[in-house]
Amino acid sequence: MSISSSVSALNESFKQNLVRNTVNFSPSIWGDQFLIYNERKDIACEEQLARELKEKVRKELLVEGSTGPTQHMKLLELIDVVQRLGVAYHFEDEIEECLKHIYVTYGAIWINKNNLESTSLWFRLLRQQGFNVSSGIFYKYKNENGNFLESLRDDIHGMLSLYEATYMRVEGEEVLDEALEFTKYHLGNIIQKHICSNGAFLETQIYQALRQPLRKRLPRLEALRYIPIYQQQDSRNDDLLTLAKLDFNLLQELHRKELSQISKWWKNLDVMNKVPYARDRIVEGYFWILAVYFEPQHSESRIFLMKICNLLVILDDTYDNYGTYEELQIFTKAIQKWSISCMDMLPEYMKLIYQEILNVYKEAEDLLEKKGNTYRLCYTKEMVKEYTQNLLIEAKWVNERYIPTFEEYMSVAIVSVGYPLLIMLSYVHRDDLVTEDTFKWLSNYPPIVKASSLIFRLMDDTAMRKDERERNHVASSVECYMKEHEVSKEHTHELFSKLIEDNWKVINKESLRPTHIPEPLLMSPINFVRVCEILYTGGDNYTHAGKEMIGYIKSLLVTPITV
Ligand SMILES: CC(C)=CCC/C(C)=C/COP(=O)(O)OP(=O)(O)O
Repeated sequence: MSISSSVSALNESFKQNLVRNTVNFSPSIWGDQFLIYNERKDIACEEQLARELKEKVRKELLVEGSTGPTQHMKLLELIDVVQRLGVAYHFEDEIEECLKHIYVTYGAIWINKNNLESTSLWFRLLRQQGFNVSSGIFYKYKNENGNFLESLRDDIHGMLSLYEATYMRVEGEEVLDEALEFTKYHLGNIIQKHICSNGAFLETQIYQALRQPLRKRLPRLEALRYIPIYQQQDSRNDDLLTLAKLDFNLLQELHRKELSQISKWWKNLDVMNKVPYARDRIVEGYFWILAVYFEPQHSESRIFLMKICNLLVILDDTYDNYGTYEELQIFTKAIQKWSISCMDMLPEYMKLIYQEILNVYKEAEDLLEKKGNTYRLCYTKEMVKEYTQNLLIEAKWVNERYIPTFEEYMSVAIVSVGYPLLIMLSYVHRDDLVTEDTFKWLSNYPPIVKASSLIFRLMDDTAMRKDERERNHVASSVECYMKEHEVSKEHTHELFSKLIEDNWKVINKESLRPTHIPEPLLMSPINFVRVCEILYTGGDNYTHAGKEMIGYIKSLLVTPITV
């Protein structure tokens, strides 16, 4: 049958209301509250004060004049606080200078190695920055039998600092694997038995760290968590604290403005009337993108990414849910051709999606043309093509009721999960450090991209939604693994948790210098993984935001911090 005759047959069956695999997603819980943004009038004074405070803090982060281990230790502590308070992005050059200086001065061995807290902090901060300091230093804390010293149990701050440091480990660093087990066990004991001399305050810190280590936390949420903690510390730097609060509120204003812009675009598309089967999750989606980068200079990138990602969600719901296999074949073909002339091939309801993908790309092309960067769109178009081809393979499996092996499923599912594409899209409008090599590198699915995608896929599948279980959905990684190996769900979940940790080790290794692309660019895949911890722990918080997720969104986008 020719394409045009198959299309008219499809349109006919569409009119006759063909029986489809449809799920009615609940409407957005946010209504229209982010549609209108009213700019605050008093913002200029706050911006001015923030600028002044920034300069004061900058002076404290200068490495010149800071000689000797004591002062270097103070610098490390300050960097830690600046990062936790969410303002490190203002001082990237100073932080790089300080850490490079400390790395060069002490090489692989930290001078203050008798102090577990400071050694662990040194290790974590340098590794985070990509400096490959050796974990061998931690053998010092073991006895002749190879066990961690019992005396460490009394050093709660040291154990907490070591616990956080272990999450920077790479494959083969057994001393850190063991240190993680040791600290997890003893810190867990401390909160269970309430044996903490500093009482509830430190217990809360331990509890939060055990729930989620710093390496996996989102910088914005960490700032929210840490600002009130820092406020209670006698040794706090008030300039830094005020800067953190002002900066948080100023960013919140910018983010609200962007969300309003995006909400208007979404409303104008009239998606909910034209493709009512799709999820209306603009606010949750914006939270997702904000996790990738929140800084003001990435505003254009956020808007572009938001538009594309929401179209990808419609695609996901079309391939996973609403579209018939025949319609999906036609749509996939149209995407491979990437031309407005394909509109006639498509069933009516798919036209909006196709047209808007072309529109968003055209809009991006106009912006990139001025900078000579349109090559970036060629790479991402190829990725969109691969993405839809892989979605189609899954649709075929559903159609044929085929359950692949775990390996076969994963080879398709780490593409269909969308992260290789989303990660690449996150660089399209960046002006800093991105070159054509970045795109060439990304198009080969490098290990850090594969690891991020695999973690997302496993977490997403483990949190499989009720609607996905009930309808005819592609077998998930959990189901494929259970069937192939004849094992229980619990066993599979346990194995996946280990696989997720192993892939974090890959991410850590790929972040050590020398890196394939400039080190700061790697924050994009890292943050894409971090946000999965929020979105896919204890359910699918993107589709059905739970209480905690709603709280995060309100704190980031609705309620300012009291300065
Ligand atoms: C920033 C945004 C909005 C990204 C959206 C990414 C995406 C396509 C998610 C689909 O989730 P899913 O859990 O339905 O995926 P799948 O159907 O593959 O399991």
